[in-house]
Amino acid sequence: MNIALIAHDKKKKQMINFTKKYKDILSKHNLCATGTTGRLINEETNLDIERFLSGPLGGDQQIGSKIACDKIDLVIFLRDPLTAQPHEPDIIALMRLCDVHSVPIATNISTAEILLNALHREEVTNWREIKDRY
Ligand SMILES: O=C(CO)COP(=O)(O)O
Repeated sequence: MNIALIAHDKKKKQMINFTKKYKDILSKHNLCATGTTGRLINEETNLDIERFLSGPLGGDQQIGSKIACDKIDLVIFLRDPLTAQPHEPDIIALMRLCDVHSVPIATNISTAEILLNALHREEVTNWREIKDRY
């Protein structure tokens, strides 16, 4: 599975703790991330992770383009809803593309936990088939 990991600055500690906790599961998948998030995860967990540009410089759009090309299976995007982001349109565009393509996306830590546990139980693998039933 191709998994995208993104965290706003105030959620980066949460993302690092999350990736440490689920390192064994995550290490079985192809990971990508926006620039700073990816660097921090790699430094803290040693997980192999493809890094795009930092979010404000276009990283969300790069991941969005992979979503549009059907190359991402799951997105964990720990958003900070209390801080204005200069690239808010890019963030909304990424989430919109997840909805357009029915890509599972967690935007807070509780949903991220649920999705990772579902991934571990191999319940996420067939979401493309599931969406075609509706
Ligand atoms: O801004 C971001 C997502 O919108 C995240 O970017 P960084 O991982 O480069 O901090």
